[in-house]
Amino acid sequence: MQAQILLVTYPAQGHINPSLQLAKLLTRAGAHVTFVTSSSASTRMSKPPTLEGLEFVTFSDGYDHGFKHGDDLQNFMSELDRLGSQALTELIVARANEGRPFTCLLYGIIIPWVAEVAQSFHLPSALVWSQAATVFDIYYYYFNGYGELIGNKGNGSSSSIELPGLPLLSSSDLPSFLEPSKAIAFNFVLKSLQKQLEQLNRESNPRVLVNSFDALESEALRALNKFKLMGIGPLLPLAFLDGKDPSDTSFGGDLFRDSKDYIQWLNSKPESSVIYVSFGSLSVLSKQQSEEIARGLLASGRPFLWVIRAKENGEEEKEDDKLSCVEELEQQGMIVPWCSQVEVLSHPSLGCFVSHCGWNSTLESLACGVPVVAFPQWTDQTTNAKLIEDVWKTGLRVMVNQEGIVEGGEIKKCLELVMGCGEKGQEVRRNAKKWKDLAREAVKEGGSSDKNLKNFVNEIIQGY
Ligand SMILES: O=c1ccn([C@@H]2O[C@H](COP(=O)(O)OP(=O)(O)O[C@H]3O[C@H](CO)[C@@H](O)[C@H](O)[C@H]3O)[C@@H](O)[C@H]2O)c(=O)[nH]1
Repeated sequence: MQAQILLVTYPAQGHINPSLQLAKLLTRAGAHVTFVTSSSASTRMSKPPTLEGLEFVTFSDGYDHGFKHGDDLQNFMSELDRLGSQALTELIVARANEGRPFTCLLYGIIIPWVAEVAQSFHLPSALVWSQAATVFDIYYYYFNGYGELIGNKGNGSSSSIELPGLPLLSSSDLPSFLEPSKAIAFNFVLKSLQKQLEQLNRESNPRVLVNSFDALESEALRALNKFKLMGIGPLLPLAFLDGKDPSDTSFGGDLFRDSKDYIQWLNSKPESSVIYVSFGSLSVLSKQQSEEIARGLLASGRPFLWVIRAKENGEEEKEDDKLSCVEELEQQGMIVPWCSQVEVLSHPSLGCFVSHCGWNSTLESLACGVPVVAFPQWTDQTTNAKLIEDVWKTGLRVMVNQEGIVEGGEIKKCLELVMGCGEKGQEVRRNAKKWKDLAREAVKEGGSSDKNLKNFVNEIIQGY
């Protein structure tokens, strides 16, 4: 019997990319996948993903022209909940009427309404956790007995916090939503995470598919007895992992178009010489911070490829937004509005990734063996930066000044340490190579992630 899987994803690139890759692997394992997300994501895609065995369905979330920086996130999420629940219910009923009922529902982070719909139809479901297992555990501990302890650290206490199965954490390593000052503004996000954990708690056999792999987070994946966390990652196009399928070169649903001039530019640079700078698909840096990055890059004297996303959804580009030293920057490096990041990270000219440490970027840097200058902004990125610097030792984290800005001199210093010939540079390059090999091991036939995913599909087919 063919498994009919319904996969529902929050409409942001950091969630859509790994979910599309998961959908691809599930179809390869013989399942049929209906991939559902909302219009605010699909309107920004250059084209909807096409793949045999995959059906791509969207519903209107009320933001059909796209969600833009500055829109009310809380209102967006409640509309997503209301309209999404309706659309999903109709889809499940329609499929049952057609004689092709869904056998399992997979859902991503911060969309707890999906599990509610699944429960109302008694459909087996599993959570697809598209962040680190370590971050899952921290949230679990926060809502289950360690809230006060973690909350106090979030207040800036200097002592370390010890949580079972996790490395020692300081206040700046915790997901930023747990900082009391942010916990108020992002209370609705925390509430929705809490709801998802409670839903899982109520299930007799709660399953969580994690975009990570056993060797990378062995203790964090096993830290909680209550849940079965299965490492099934890194979820990256296969051409960049084991070369087994050279045709699988993109996630398939890129939200932005890009011209490929930068690949030609990278081709002209010496091996391991280029700095790649990107802050993912959501973060918007202040003008002051961007100027400091520009100063640091120029002072490094090295070539760089810097992604500065263009304004979206009709927002105007102001004269004030322009960097003061564009000409100098363009002589030394290249600025692009978007690129195929996995292609860039696997290019031999790459020497270092200045990254906001979104989980996908973190995994992509590990899988491509590229050392990192960790420049976290918010949410889970602070925890990912800690793992990069202290646990996997593949990079260095920048220090912010008292105004919360990372100065150009600090950026130059970190770049020198990571790319230079000193002990630190050698250490991070050695470790980057080690994790690249282990990531490939995990996804190859018979590797830990490959086995975990195949076992999961078999369980669905047998009806768990
Ligand atoms: O020019 C670019 C820049 C990014 N990407 C891709 O976009 C994705 C970005 O994902 P991620 O690095 O996780 O960053 P965000 O888009 O910021 O992701 C959000 O979602 C992630 C998963 O929940 C969280 O870990 C992050 O903190 C959160 O900001 C990655 O697959 C990149 O390869 C490109 O292809 N081209």
